[in-house]
Amino acid sequence: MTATARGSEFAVELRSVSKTYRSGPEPVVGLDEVSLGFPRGTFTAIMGPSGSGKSTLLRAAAGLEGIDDGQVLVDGTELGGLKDKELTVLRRERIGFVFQSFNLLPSLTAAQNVALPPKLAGRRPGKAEVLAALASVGLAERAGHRPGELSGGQQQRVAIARALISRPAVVLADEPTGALDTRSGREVLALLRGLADDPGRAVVMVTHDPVSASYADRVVFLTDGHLAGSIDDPTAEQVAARMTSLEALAC
Ligand SMILES: Nc1ncnc2c1ncn2[C@@H]1O[C@H](COP(=O)(O)OP(=O)(O)OP(=O)(O)O)[C@@H](O)[C@H]1O
Repeated sequence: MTATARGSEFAVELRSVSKTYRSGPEPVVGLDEVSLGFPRGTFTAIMGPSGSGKSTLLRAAAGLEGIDDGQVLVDGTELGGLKDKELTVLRRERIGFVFQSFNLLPSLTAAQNVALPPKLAGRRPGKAEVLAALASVGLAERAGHRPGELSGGQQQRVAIARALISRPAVVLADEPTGALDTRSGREVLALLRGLADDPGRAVVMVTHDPVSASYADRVVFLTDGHLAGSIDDPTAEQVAARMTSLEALAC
């Protein structure tokens, strides 16, 4: 990684990104010339009606979704210029992904789950490093517990620790509180909010919930694969009102 790459303003940037799904009888637009940067040290929420392209955007930002046109840059590196192996390494080292369903391995302890990404990369992390990652999500004392012995909120926090162990430039979260009760959800949101205090890192979250979105510095709205405006320092009420008008337009 060059100094220039590290120095880029955005942890992730989409430049005129388009993606059309062509697997069905009719082509379906996922993203249509979307240009959007996620500055370091910020927390952004992505919202929009169902089918507006939120998950496509997140997967494209993670290099998990091939795009038809445009460029995706992660930590200053353009994904389109990478070979498969290089993309895998960049994803492992620079991107942390948090899923709605946690995606922990049930037979492994919390510590073993957190240690998995570096192990897959051929590096055995030290015990102190794993415990520090778990401590950063408030779960150091649960290191030896398996996912089935943890609450949903605790499991999601383990998943966040697993995403953090490689010190990624960007954390991408797809409906991270969707499977949680309100209180656990709020804890996870506060945690994600705190991750964006790292000046080198951007946190990006897809959500349907205006209260969750209000934890972000900025909410970006999508409709039909297009950008449809944004709100800085949002309140839940502002976000809910904007969603209502976008959903009315989508009908
Ligand atoms: N693998 C796929 N094959 C075909 N069409 C797809 C595929 N994935 C997504 N789409 C379509 O692309 C559009 C955008 O989908 P996407 O999942 O990004 O929307 P979303 O805003 O995340 O929706 P939701 O809020 O319902 O999760 C939708 O019309 C969807 O049906």
